[in-house]
Amino acid sequence: MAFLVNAYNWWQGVNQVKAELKKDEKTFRFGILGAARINYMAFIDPVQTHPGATIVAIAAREKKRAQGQIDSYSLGTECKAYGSYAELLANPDVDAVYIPLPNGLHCEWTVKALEAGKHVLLEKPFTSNAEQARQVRDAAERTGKVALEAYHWRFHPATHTVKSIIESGKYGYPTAVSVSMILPAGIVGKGDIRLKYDVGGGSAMDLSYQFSACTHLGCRPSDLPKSTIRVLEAVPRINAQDSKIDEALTTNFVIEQEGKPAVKCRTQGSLVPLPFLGFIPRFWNFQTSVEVELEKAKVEYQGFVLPTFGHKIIVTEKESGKKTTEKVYVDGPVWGKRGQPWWTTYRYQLEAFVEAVRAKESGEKYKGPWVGLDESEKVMSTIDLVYEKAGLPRRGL
Ligand SMILES: NC(=O)C1=CN([C@@H]2O[C@H](COP(=O)(O)OP(=O)(O)OC[C@H]3O[C@@H](n4cnc5c(N)ncnc54)[C@H](OP(=O)(O)O)[C@@H]3O)[C@@H](O)[C@H]2O)C=CC1
Ligand SMILES: O=C1OC[C@@H](O)[C@H](O)[C@H]1O
Repeated sequence: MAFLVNAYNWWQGVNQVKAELKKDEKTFRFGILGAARINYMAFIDPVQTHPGATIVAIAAREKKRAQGQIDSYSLGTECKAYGSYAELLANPDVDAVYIPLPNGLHCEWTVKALEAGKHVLLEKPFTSNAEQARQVRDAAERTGKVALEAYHWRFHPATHTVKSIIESGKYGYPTAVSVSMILPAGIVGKGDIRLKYDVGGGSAMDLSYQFSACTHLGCRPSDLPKSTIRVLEAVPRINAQDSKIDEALTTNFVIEQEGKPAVKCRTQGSLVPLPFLGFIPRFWNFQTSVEVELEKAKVEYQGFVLPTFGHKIIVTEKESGKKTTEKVYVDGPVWGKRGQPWWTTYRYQLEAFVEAVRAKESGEKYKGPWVGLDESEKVMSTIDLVYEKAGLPRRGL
């Protein structure tokens, strides 16, 4: 029910703002590489309510697919369709690109885009493996352009609230993080990029939020690069069509940091649920939740991937048993005063990206929410270790 109310509010909010919005005189001009399914929700919709951003081009391997999205989403004649990603990158009127390509192509096209002088908002997971993540980080440093992994959950005020409860020190250090991300039946069908090794598929890859949640909530950003990840167990459920694909995976690993307790992490992810009673598809089964165990309290963050559509932050103090529940849709400890209750994680993410690019171009320091390149690299190296433990090949080989 909460989901339906929140979805209705989002739809209403977007349509009202779209009707009244006057774009800035000079906007950031974005191109999109790939006519991907996620484009509307993760990028086109947020741009429609952002005064400082416009979409000026979409490229697909076939021009008609790019034109199809331009028409379906009424992006207008000023938005150009291209039949190759390289042609779009050669357009000097494009300032930045959003890359929603299959994971196996993230590194190649991000490096090309950065070298063509574009800032990049890159879909998750960052790359196929940690070595590629380092290549992207080096390219961003070399070109002086912004590259950001689109971990949209990290830009929502509810996530900032959870992180600040953990980092307040009030409840001691985190000692364990347990994450669950289960997709319902019907989301990932046969032929989906998520079930193909050659383009960087797999449950650990697609549901990489799980590893992002463990590293982000279990470790301070300044401690993360020096921390050590030790994977104790990684148990895949192998896909029947591709023996290198984990269609579901559970892991058990430890984050070790100097001078702090080790953080025991458990993840449970599934792209394709097993049918109920062996034959009833589990259409109802959608779960994204994190539980952080601190020395003196337990913090649960239910609905952490898409908090706009319903979430709960529950803190239970261990000694007294006192329980508090909170929901945070706007503002929060990182943004200060910002947002609307219907802003999606993607809208908050775009807000941050445009602000960071503006700061970079004017030589100022950006102070808002961010996912650093070192962190993206750490998550990819965790995924590499998980695949090694599971007896599966690293992606991108
Ligand atoms: N942030 C979020 O909430 C979400 C993020 N994602 C991420 O976005 C990315 C895209 O996912 P999704 O939209 O579901 O994927 P789609 O399969 O819908 O889109 C992938 C795009 O890549 C292009 N492409 C280029 N080469 C290939 C190839 N060899 N095989 C298949 N496609 C190819 C496709 O063609 P063309 O150029 O012809 O258009 C297509 O537009 C992934 O990295 C995924 O992890 C996905 C869903 C949600
Ligand atoms: O948010 C998400 O949920 C479903 C996944 O398949 C998708 O890739 C992911 O980003």
